[in-house]
Amino acid sequence: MDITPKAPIQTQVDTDLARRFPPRFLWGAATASYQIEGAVHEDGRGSSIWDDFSATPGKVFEGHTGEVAADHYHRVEEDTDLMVRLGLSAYRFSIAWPRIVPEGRGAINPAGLDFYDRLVDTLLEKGIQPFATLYHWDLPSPLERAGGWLNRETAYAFADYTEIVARRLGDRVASWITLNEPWCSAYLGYGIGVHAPGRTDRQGAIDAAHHLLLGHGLAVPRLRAQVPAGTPVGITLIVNPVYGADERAETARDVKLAHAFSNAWFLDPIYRGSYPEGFFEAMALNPPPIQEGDLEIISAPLDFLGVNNYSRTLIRGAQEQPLADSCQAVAPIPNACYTDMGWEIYPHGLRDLLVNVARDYPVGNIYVTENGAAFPDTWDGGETINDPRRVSYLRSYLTACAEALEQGVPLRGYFVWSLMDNFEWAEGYAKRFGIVYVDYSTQRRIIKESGYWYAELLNAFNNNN
Ligand SMILES: N#[N+]C[C@@H]1[C@@H](O)[C@H](O)[C@@H](O)[C@@H]2O[C@H]12
Repeated sequence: MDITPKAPIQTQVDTDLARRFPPRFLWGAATASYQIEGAVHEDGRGSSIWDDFSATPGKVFEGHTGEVAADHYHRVEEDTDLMVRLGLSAYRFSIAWPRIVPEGRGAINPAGLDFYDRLVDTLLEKGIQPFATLYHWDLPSPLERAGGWLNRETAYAFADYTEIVARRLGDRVASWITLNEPWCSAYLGYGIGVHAPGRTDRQGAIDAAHHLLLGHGLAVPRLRAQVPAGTPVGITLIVNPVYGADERAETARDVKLAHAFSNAWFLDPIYRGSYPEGFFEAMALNPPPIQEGDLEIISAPLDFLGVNNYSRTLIRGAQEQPLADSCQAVAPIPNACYTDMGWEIYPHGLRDLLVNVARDYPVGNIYVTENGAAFPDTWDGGETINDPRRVSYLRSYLTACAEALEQGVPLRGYFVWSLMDNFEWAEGYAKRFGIVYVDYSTQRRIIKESGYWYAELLNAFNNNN
């Protein structure tokens, strides 16, 4: 496929932007197993909570499921060729636990390991560093039937699964991420039920979060025991910078609480070995069932923090509802721009959060492991899809990354979300985040203008280094 763009996309601003990133900065794209693979009944894969959730009427937009998704399971060669054409130096993917241990515990499925073996080898053959996420929300269904992340035992099952994967792939995976956005797994999945497994118990979210964190902490040493010394191990958190909309005292109070709810709830136990002071009381909930030694396990030293960021939270004081519900509900902001997800485009938020997290927590290195935007892309059968708003979004957020670097943030890489359009959880296929368009009726991939733009930026970066 000819990658040459049909019209000049880059500007001098972009050439200058590329120069602001240091040598050896990693440029990638990210995906997740349930969102792109499909083949949910093939080669011994077991069921996951997202198979169950998407099969439940009313849970996912128009009943969409990940049954086929972007059919990546059958298109590794084609999709890794696409990554080469885009000039990626790294690719972040997730491993489907139900492919590896279909029951969640016990018998291993060799065909599942074989698939990721082939994927990792293909990436390496094509000069792309594999970044593997061990858990991106597709919990094996049998574990959920036993309580899922409400059950402490699931944390131990996750550590066992981690060892199985690391033993097979550990010699070739460049970096490991234990969990993706445990905040979403806990709060969206167990607290308000808009994600799998669809439970609606805010105390359950607190308890599930603790067991997710425990699973992370138990997995770290199991991983390190199976991989070459020095292989970076980290976790990916959604980090949402919180701002006050006015100077009122109640606004300042709620900004603090919203930061605890959105960010410190996970950052503090991982990097400080304790939950934020007063957090559970502010949520009008009980602490989780913490056992002796848990927080030492959870705060196992890491080599990097993966930051996912898309927008910000703006707090207007005196939240009437319990904190957790109102933090997401902020009135529209005059003159703001929004993505198709209804999220405000606020690139300064990424700069600010990178500076603040690097200042406030001993994170070592940082990667932006997800950043991107959904827009209502349409394809007219032509050679590309014009998505100038996504180009503008990426340019502005990458400028924010450059500003953070210039303030000394140890940012080592950036992964655009996403490589290709995919199953956007409860929104199904209605939301397109890819820099590559997927025509789901044919599974044809069409590079969008933003894909060409990203490729040219990476090319300019490579020409400078
Ligand atoms: N929504 N949205 C887009 C994106 C989602 O598709 C990813 O799976 C998550 O890690 C994170 O929420 C961000």
